[in-house]
Amino acid sequence: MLSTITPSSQTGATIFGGHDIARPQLMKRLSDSGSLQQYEHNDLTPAIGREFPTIQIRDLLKADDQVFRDLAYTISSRGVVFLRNQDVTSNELRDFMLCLTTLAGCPSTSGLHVHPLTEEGSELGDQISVISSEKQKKGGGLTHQLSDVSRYASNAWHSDITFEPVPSDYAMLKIHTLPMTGGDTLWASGYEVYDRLSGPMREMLKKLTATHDAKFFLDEARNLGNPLRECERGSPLNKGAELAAVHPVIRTNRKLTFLIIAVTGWNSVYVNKGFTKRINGVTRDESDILLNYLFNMVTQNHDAQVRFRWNKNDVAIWDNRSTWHCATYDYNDPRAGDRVCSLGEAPYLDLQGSKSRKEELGL
Ligand SMILES: O=C(O)CCC(=O)C(=O)O
Ligand SMILES: [Fe+2]
Repeated sequence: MLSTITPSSQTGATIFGGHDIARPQLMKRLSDSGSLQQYEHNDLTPAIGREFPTIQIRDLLKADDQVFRDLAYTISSRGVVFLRNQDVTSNELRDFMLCLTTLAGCPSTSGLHVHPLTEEGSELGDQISVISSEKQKKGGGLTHQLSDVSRYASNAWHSDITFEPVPSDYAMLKIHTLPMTGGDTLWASGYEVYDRLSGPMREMLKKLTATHDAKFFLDEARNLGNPLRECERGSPLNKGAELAAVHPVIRTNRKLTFLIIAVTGWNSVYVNKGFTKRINGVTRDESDILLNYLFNMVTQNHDAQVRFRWNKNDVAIWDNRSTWHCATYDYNDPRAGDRVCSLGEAPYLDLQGSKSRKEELGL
């Protein structure tokens, strides 16, 4: 199993003309061979989410490459999958994530992300982000920024690390410490939001890019007393203190290049409330109107969302290219978990080869 993959694949990357970063390695379309059908599973809503109540990550780690590819396809097509009550260490989470992204065809230069706020020499290693209510209270986060007075819980909707030039393909969160009630997480489908746009609106948005920015992490690093991680954060393109990137407003899941075909090949809206500050090439007012409209499409369409109630040691794995998620800060007791985020390709819109999810599935 996974004989071709070792952690050194993160650092031993070859760069062709400096542009391998955006080139996935899979030479054919990922599709589902059906190897996961043997496991109990159920779709949580028509638009998004599948739960596998009995699968253990530790067993999957021994599975062959096709099982990982089927899982990658399932996550990318269903947006998010939930695995219950996992007996798995943080090292196993890391290994699992690396296998998943590599077998799903990520560029050879993409590894696991190092969050700019992760403390150097932290106990669990650079590639695990500790999600913790205690840290949230101290540091800020998307709804706790000191200068932010809005009380909308929906301010926390985001896709992970879109301020990086090479953002995340997949992410995985295990929650091990839970309040008695509360702390649910919501996900929403970017495919579904794209499907709800009119033809003329899609055509306009396809011509636009947006600037994503996480400068607020500079303040947060100061508040936490940790220096910002300016090193390579999992890709040669993700480094320094700029914490800003420009991406297309409509993104195809998995870049198409010479000989390469997509994971799903479906388009998604790729702006998020957490990090997207400006649609480029239009006036400030136009940008505000468009961004507010697109953010409202996420927050006001509860039939494009799934809300997950965690039990201890449950794991969620999602595709950050085509979903948003939102934590719920409605509890006082401690809540904590470990998150691993893998890096995919530089975001790309495939004008010729892409489809909408509903077009492809005939829905
Ligand atoms: O705490 C949560 O429920 C979600 C945190 C989050 O945004 C993440 O793990 O990427
Ligand atoms: Fe997140």
